[in-house]
Amino acid sequence: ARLSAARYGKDNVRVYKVHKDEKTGQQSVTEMTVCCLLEGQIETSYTEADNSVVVATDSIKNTIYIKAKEHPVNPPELYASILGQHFLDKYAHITAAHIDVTVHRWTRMVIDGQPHPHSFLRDGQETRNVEATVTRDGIAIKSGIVGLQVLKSTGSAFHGFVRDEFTTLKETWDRILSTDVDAGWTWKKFANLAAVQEGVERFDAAWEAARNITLKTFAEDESASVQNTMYKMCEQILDAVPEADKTNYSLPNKHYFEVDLSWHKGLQNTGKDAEVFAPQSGPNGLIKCEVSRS
Ligand SMILES: O=c1[nH]c(=O)c2nn[nH]c2[nH]1
Repeated sequence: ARLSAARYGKDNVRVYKVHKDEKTGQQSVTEMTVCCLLEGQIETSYTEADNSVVVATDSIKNTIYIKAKEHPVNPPELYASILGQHFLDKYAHITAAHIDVTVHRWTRMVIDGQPHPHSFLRDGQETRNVEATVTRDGIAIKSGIVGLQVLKSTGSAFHGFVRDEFTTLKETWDRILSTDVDAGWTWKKFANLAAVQEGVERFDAAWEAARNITLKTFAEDESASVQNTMYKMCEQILDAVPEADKTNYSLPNKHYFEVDLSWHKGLQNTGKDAEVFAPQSGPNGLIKCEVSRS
């Protein structure tokens, strides 16, 4: 037997950082969960119980907090790159750092029409995600949005699909569409940390654009299918983010089934009379795509 792949580190490292603006008294907060896994000449720790090559996962966890203190945690793409680069700079035998950052929402409260200086709310389980792979050959970054739960009560159709001896699904020109958005965009590889820092405002702008494109297209598209609607989102994101090589979506189709109540005093609740539905926990459709520049 031989070790064909190995990486190790600390997962589920929860980090909170507050920024206090002395002038305005306004405070801002960031909360994220970090996973940091290292690759390199670490085989002997697996094959020969040689711990001399192991940067302890506890030390990795400590480093996550230290770098969050010493450096900005926003945008997460920058923090992930700084954190990953540290391990290559510090440990010659480490050849790659895989950093995943999941940023949770703390949206500033608006109280009596005024943004509150230090109070926030968790308006959804949606997260902003970053996957960075830092090597001596450059920094590969994929950004994303995960868990953005959306629903439209009409404006979605699905018909014209294969009908054969396996088909029971009725065609529809008016259905509920609900999904949990998992969207990603992959940046052209950055040569080094300086290249990430140069034009760093691109990352927030891309996240903003991707989120707005997703919501607007979801809302306004007379959807012929999940497939076609998500493709329209991808095209627009590539147009809006010139430094992105490709974009990808993974959308569950979370079904809401009609409930036939006609057995009860002839109550009409199907087709155009459908108002009460049974939301389904599963099974769900799952539609994926990756769209690249032509
Ligand atoms: O949008 C949809 N795409 C599909 O592929 C599918 N299959 N069943 N319902 C569906 N809805």
